[in-house]
Amino acid sequence: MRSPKDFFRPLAVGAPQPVREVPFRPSRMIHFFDPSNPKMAAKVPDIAPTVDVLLGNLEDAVAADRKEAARAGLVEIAAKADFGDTQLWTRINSLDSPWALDDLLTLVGAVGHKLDVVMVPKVEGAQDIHYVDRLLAQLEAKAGLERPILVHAILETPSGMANVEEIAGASPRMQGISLGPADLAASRRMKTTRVGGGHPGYLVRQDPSGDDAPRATFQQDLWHYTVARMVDACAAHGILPYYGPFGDIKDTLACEDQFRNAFLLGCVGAWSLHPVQIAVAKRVFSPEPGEVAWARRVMAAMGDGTGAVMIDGKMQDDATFKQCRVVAELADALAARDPELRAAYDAATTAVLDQE
Ligand SMILES: CC(=O)SCCNC(=O)CCNC(=O)[C@H](O)C(C)(C)COP(=O)(O)OP(=O)(O)OC[C@H]1O[C@@H](n2cnc3c(N)ncnc32)[C@H](O)[C@@H]1OP(=O)(O)O
Ligand SMILES: CC(=O)C(=O)O
Ligand SMILES: [Mg+2]
Repeated sequence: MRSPKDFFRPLAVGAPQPVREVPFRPSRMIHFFDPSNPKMAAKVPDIAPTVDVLLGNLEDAVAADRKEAARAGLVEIAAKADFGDTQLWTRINSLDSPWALDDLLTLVGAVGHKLDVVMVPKVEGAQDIHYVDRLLAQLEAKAGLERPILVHAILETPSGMANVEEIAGASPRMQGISLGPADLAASRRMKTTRVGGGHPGYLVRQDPSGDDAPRATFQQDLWHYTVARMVDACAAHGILPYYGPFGDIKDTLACEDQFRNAFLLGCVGAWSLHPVQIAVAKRVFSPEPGEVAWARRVMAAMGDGTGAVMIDGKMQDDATFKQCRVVAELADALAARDPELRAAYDAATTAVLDQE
């Protein structure tokens, strides 16, 4: 472990200064595409302005014989395009694969100045982040980059789960963590073949009432513990938690429910694997206008945020002021990027304040 005094020191001579705080940039949806797939690559210019993050995927879902084409495709796309406010991320291959080293060497050297975040799959512990951290510093120095590339870990191994806190705090580069429900299910030997989402067999049943009346069952959230633990680890280290993928592309309703559970628990975004999931993530991870108006109203009524007041029969105090600030600050950050959302938030706020 590095001494706290050295934590923010660059890990290579000439590498950029690490960030002191993870910049909060909207990342409601991390949109995955395979840069070796010509149809998907052709859609990138149209999709880019509609998403917060565009991610060129090099790992799973890219066939082994397309790995090099995907890497080269991403270099070409990143070099040509100007994505404006949309962030560009990549998911490299896992560190034990034959491709991960070349992924980093090629991408940072060729288009490191365009890359915001490198997503690292199958992270087992802080040692994986330390390895990527030092290598990135060397490559950034070599490429003359002026800002550091941040690192995002996927939580998809039992060791990763056991070490999630140390992973979250392993480097000032750590930007966030996503749940990887497919690999995590496989490596935990969970008996679900779904990519995220619930399962009808994971339920609780109503108590018997003494007669033969049917007993209602209630499906439970298979991912609750994992997501909650990930959120705590991220919040404790000032980095951002994300729900990962939802594989049932056609079931946008269940996708929305799963994303909303994650949003309510503290996640800031989720992955979109298909264009239909972009609007779902946008809707879920943008607070509702009524909620934003309420948060702003409470904050206005609370002044300096101390004391206790009653609003519409509900007690408000220092803690609820902070809850409202979370919602209001998120709304402001999203509104700065999204004029439609800004108009909806402002209209709802005006309507609420006019009623007073
Ligand atoms: C467990 C994990 O690791 S999850 C992360 C890894 N997985 C991924 O990244 C998967 C990414 N998504 C995909 O590969 C695809 O969306 C699939 C395989 C799920 C479905 O693909 P298709 O069967 O082609 O879906 P569909 O026919 O509905 O696609 C409609 C159009 O959208 C395009 N499209 C589909 N997904 C995407 C995408 N993610 N980005 C851009 N365009 C896309 C298709 O190429 C197709 O184009 P066309 O109209 O020119 O033919
Ligand atoms: C997200 C991912 O990689 C997984 O679920 O395995
Ligand atoms: Mg995976």
